[in-house]
Amino acid sequence: MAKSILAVNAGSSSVKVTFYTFTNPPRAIADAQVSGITAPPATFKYQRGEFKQKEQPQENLGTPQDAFKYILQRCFSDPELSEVASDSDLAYICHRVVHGGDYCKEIEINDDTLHRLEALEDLAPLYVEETTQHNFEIHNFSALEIIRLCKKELPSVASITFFDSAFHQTMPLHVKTYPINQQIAKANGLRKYGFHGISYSFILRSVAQFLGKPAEKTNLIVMHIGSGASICAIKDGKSIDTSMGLTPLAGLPGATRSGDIDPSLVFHYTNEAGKLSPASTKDMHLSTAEEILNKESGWKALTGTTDFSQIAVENPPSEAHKLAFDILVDRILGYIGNYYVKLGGEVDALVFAGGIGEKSALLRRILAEKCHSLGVAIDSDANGKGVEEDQIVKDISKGGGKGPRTLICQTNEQVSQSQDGEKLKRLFANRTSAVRNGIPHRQLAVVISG
Ligand SMILES: Nc1ncnc2c1ncn2[C@@H]1O[C@H](COP(=O)(O)OP(=O)(O)O)[C@@H](O)[C@H]1O
Ligand SMILES: CC(=O)OP(=O)(O)O
Ligand SMILES: [Mg+2]
Repeated sequence: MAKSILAVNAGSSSVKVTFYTFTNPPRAIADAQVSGITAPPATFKYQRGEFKQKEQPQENLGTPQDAFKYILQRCFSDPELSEVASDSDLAYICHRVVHGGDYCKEIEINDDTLHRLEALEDLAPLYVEETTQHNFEIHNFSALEIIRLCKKELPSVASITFFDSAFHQTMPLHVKTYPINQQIAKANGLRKYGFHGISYSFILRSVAQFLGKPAEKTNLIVMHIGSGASICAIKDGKSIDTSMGLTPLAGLPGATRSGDIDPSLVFHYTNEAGKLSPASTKDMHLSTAEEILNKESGWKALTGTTDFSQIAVENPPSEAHKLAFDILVDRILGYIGNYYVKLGGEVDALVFAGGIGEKSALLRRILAEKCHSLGVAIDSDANGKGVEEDQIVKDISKGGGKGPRTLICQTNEQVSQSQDGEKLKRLFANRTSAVRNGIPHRQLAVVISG
């Protein structure tokens, strides 16, 4: 019987995977990631128990599929990772998919659901150049490419997709709704969806546990600041607002995304805005406007680098680097103020997460200083040291502060995927009875999907 579950998180600049035991609860056996895909050379990190490895692969890992293939090959060929030697050791693959449209929970991939995801049929397609069908595949592309690869290379292993947007279904109608013609909005699914929800649900659970409060009584302002960046207001354990919108382009700037701009800007930027971008492929149709605002903006446009560790430094190498840093601080502050007021000042903690939120002491310090009017104060030593490698939540607040506590949370989107979801709970329940009744795993997958 298969021994492991594989959870995959394809991000804007990285592919992160964790192998878990196929047990309830699952136990992590190995972690692997390729980061810096958009800022070569990429870095490969691997951890199995106490064994840790970090290297820069010779191979060109410029796409999420390259990175995923490389990771699988490295893990399958590790003789010490006996639980995962080939695909027959995998019970399920869990994939993080950014845009789930109106899907509220995870789904199992088959030809039909994959097609629905590819077209995201819940959201009526937009039209570019009259006839070209257009969809949200740009935001799901990395995950879908990996799902397609798994279907081809690991055909016997079932895939489940978890959606970033699902966590934000709780946002009130007046937050989700854009003030545009409502007939058109409804027909085309034009509303705020919000993303990074798999991360926010892990952070909520971890922080509530850390604070010793039930999640459903916890109020947080969480910043998930990575190559893609967003912020979320959580009231009584539910998302009440988040900075990303119809797509991840809205809200904060990111490595290559502009974040919020006046929507008419793009028509002054180029008169090709509505045309199909030359970067489009047979499988992915992208307008020039989307290409510019999603792929050619953000700190890459300002500084030439997508590596924020070169920007978040005490003495920036150029004025442009300083400007990129100041812009991010300014936009985050705007949301903190907004969400603090929406939460009626009842905020248990400000939480920093994501590659930048977890690693940049400078960003945390500057933001905390600028939030002093809210009673936020941090301990500079604790902030400077940051979160330990194996620590999930770290309190960096200064003792005796009047305002919300300030925490760092090392988010882990793979954990949420391995533990959440009705299908997996059923899977575990069925597995237990299947083991009792001697049903082999291949039949088990049929039982679950049927
Ligand atoms: N020490 C650091 N200081 C600031 N930023 C950092 C540091 N280390 C990594 N980063 C940034 O973290 C980002 C990656 O974050 P992550 O959340 O893993 O991204 P994604 O999931 O979007 O691929 C990159 O932009 C990288 O430059
Ligand atoms: C939605 C998004 O931008 O995801 P990530 O930050 O993982 O790239
Ligand atoms: Mg990410």
